[in-house]
Amino acid sequence: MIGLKVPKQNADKIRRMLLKESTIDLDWKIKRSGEFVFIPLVKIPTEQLMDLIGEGVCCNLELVETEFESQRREPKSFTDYLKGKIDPEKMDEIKKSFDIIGDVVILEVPEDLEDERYLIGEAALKFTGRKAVFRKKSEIKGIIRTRELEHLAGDDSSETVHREFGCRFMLDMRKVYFSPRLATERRRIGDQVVDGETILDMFAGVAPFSIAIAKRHNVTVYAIDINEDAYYYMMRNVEINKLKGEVKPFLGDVEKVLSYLKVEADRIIMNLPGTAWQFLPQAVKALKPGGTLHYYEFASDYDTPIERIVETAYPRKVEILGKRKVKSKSPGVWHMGIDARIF
Ligand SMILES: C[S@@+](CC[C@H](N)C(=O)[O-])C[C@H]1O[C@@H](n2cnc3c(N)ncnc32)[C@H](O)[C@@H]1O
Repeated sequence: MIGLKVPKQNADKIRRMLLKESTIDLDWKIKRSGEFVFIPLVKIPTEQLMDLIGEGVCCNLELVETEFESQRREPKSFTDYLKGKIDPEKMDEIKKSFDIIGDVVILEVPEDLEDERYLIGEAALKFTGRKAVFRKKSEIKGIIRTRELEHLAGDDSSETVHREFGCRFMLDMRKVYFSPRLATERRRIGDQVVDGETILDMFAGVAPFSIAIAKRHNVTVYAIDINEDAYYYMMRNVEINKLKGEVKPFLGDVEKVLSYLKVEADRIIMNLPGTAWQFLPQAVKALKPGGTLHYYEFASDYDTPIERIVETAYPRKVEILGKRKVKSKSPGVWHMGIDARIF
């Protein structure tokens, strides 16, 4: 590349003059060799500039073709990729947290950055090195708990394989519910399981709880979901994971499936936090005496979900084994998790 060869003693002064005229290529390092310094250039200095340097500093200048060492700085953060492309005042509004599900990135774009959404998508694609970037276009809604996604960058495919603690979950984020933020919760439930249990995963989705448990324990899990796509991926996930136990997928409304399945479970998982309470009578019925219920509800306190369990189980006795805020839903409202033993 083109550089300016200048005597060592004048190099600093010349560098400053070139810098002022935006003539130095800052991606490359200035190099020294003997009595000379070589300055990398983005363009040939104008005759006026050369004259100015020649008259004011020194006339011993030479344009040369030479190699320089790169000093290109890789962007360190997501917003670094957007510097110079987005109004600096808006930079703070960009949400820097996003979900990565396998090869798919899902992020939020604030309303007043609407016009910059594709730039943000491209930046997220480069920053994460994933294959596709989507933006949340709606809340999670409906019976099957999915959200609308808008494609921003990379491949327009939302099917992927997500890896979590040695498990692989194949899924399509447009067609099924899945949250990588529940990984710790799945681990926590798995820690409580012992070999030989019969488990009912009432709202199984693509079966991440079921698979995570059967991967580690010799158990039988009945996994039910009403969403046909979730059922399809549930079956694929049973195929692609090497399991110690067995996961049996069922398609349909949990109440209907349980009416013919007649499970007697040691443990039941109810991860449908908006409406799981409606299915508590079926869960209590299917749970063996002394069995454990993992119940989830959107709530702002622990009392509401605990009271529901106690009232539904009555006259059976309930022991609360654990309660926790699994993740935030909205200000003051949490995706609560309650572990209850029902005698
Ligand atoms: C919040 S998602 C949880 C999925 C999965 N357990 C997970 O953690 O990824 C709730 C799931 O319940 C399913 N669902 C909703 N109503 C149902 C019903 N009446 N019977 C069976 N499944 C149902 C939805 O299709 C959805 O996949």
